[in-house]
Amino acid sequence: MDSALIKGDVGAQDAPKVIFRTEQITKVYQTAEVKVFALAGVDLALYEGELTVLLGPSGSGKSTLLNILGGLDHATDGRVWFGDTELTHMSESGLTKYRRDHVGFVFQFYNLVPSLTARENVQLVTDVAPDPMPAQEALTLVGLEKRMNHFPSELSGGEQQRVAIARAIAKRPQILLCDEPTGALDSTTGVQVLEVLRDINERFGTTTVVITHNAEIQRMAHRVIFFQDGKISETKINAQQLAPSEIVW
Ligand SMILES: Nc1ncnc2c1ncn2[C@@H]1O[C@H](COP(=O)(O)OP(=O)(O)OP(=O)(O)O)[C@@H](O)[C@H]1O
Repeated sequence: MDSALIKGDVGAQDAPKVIFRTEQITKVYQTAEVKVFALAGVDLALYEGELTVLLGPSGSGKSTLLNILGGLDHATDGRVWFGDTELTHMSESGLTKYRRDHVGFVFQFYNLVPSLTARENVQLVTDVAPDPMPAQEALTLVGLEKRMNHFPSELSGGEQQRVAIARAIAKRPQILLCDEPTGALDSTTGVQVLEVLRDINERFGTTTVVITHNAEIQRMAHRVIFFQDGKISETKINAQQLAPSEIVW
C-alpha cells in the first residue's frame, strides 16, 4: 500500500514524525563576477526512519542542501529545523554539538586516516561520542569483523567505504547523511555498500539521506526528491522498496 495513503489514515500518535523541515531556504554564493543560487527556495519535510534519495543534475543543489541539514553550513535565507530545534541561526559551537550528537556523514571518498587501522578509525568517533557502540560492533555490522586490524591501504574501495559507514554509525546517530556513497565504486561493490545502508536504516530506524547520480538507486528509497536548478522539481513516495541486490545498473 502506498505509504502516502497510510500517512493519511493513521491517528496523529502513529503519524511519521517530521525530522527535518525547511522553509524557503536559499543559498547564494557571491563571487567577484557572479551570484550563484545554489538553493533557490526549498521547502522540504523528511520523516523519521525513512530512507530518502536525492536525485538531480550536477550543480542542482543536492550537496548544498545536505550540508545545511547536517549543520556543516548555514542557509543564506529561510529556516531549517531538526525536530523542534531550529538550526537556522545556530552558533558554530551549537552546530558542532548538533553534528556530534545526532549526525553521521558518509562521503564519496572515504576520508579515513591512512595511518590508523579500521578499528582505530572508528574509535576516533567512539572516543568522543556520548553513547557509542564499541568499534568492533560497528565494524561487525558492516561485515568487516575480520578486517578490523587492517589499514585503509589494505582494503578495497568498498571495504573502505564500509569502514567509513561503521565510523558514521558507531555513535548511534539519528541521521545518516550520505553524499554519493557509491560514486567511486563499481556496481557490485556499490550494491554491497547500499545493502549496509539499508540494513542500518531497517535495524536502527536511522533516518538516512542518500545523494546519488544513479537514478536506479531511487528504487530502494521510501522517498525520492528530485532537484533542478536549486529547487525541488518533484517528490515521489515509493509504495515498495527494492533490495539493493534487486537493482541493476
Ligand atoms: N563554495 C562555493 N562557491 C561558489 N559556488 C558554489 C560553492 N559550492 C557550490 N557552489 C555552486 O552551487 C551550485 C550547487 O552545488 P551543489 O554542489 O550543491 O550541487 P550538486 O547537485 O550537489 O552537484 P553534484 O551532483 O555535481 O555534486 C553549483 O552551481 C555549484 O557550482
